[in-house]
Amino acid sequence: MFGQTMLATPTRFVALTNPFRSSSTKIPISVSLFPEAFLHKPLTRASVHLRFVATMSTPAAAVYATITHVIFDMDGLLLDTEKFYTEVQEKILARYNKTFDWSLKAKMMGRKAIEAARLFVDESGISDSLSAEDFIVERESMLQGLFPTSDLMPGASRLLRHLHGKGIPICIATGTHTRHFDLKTQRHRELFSLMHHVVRGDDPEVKEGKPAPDGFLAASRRFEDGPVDPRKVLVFEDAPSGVQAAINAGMNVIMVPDPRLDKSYCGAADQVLASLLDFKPEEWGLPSFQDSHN
Ligand SMILES: O=P(O)(O)OC[C@@H](O)CO
Ligand SMILES: [Mg+2]
Repeated sequence: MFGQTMLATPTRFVALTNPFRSSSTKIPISVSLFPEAFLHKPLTRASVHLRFVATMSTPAAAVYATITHVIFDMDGLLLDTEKFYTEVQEKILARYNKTFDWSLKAKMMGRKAIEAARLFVDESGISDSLSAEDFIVERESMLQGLFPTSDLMPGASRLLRHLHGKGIPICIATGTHTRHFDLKTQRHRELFSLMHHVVRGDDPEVKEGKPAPDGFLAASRRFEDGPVDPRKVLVFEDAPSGVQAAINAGMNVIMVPDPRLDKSYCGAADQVLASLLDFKPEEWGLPSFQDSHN
């Protein structure tokens, strides 16, 4: 989604319409060419990718979309908690001499507990021995001791503090139930207090869990100036179901997947990052970091 890119020159403005604009492909274009060189050259794909320094301090144009609000997923994205689910599910399946693999994990991630549980017992072929409800009870008892030890994912604190410090409204939309949310975040209360609001999996407005858009739409409505135009919202997610939920909500979405997740699950997102540390806010029209993390 590209708009007009205005290039300021000492004498006049050059209005540059992105000639490659098309609804089907999003080509990251950061155009900053010397006005003189630019004005005497036909605009080709190669010239558009040439870098030049504008003679005035023109801020780098957003190359994806211009974002005003950010919604964060939590498990696996802000908190390193997906490993707890994996550890516990592997232990339960081992009792049935079965192994827990990433193709099943990819389907379960991000979903409401009961929906993930049904997938787990059905696809593992143990539903005759263990009901989805009993699996949840057993899993929860094993997770109780792990959740309070949850660590932040790399770059989570830096990004949240940066956006909050720049006055960008941020919130969370998670599939996690309230009772688990409190356990998982108990070591990070101050950081999570920067959120304008939190939508949890047991929220009354969340009729269906991810990949349904309910959580992200509810989150968008609760901002001061909500509901926010979904085209101006950026979602950060780690799970295929969460990415699809953001797309279903009409929002922009960056995926930060576990490296063990097969790449075939990562094609739907607008951008895929290895870590939040690799996020460049200016590519989304947001204030850039002052620190040079890299
Ligand atoms: O929506 P998130 O925060 O990833 O929570 C999902 C969690 O319920 C387990 O996958
Ligand atoms: Mg997640």
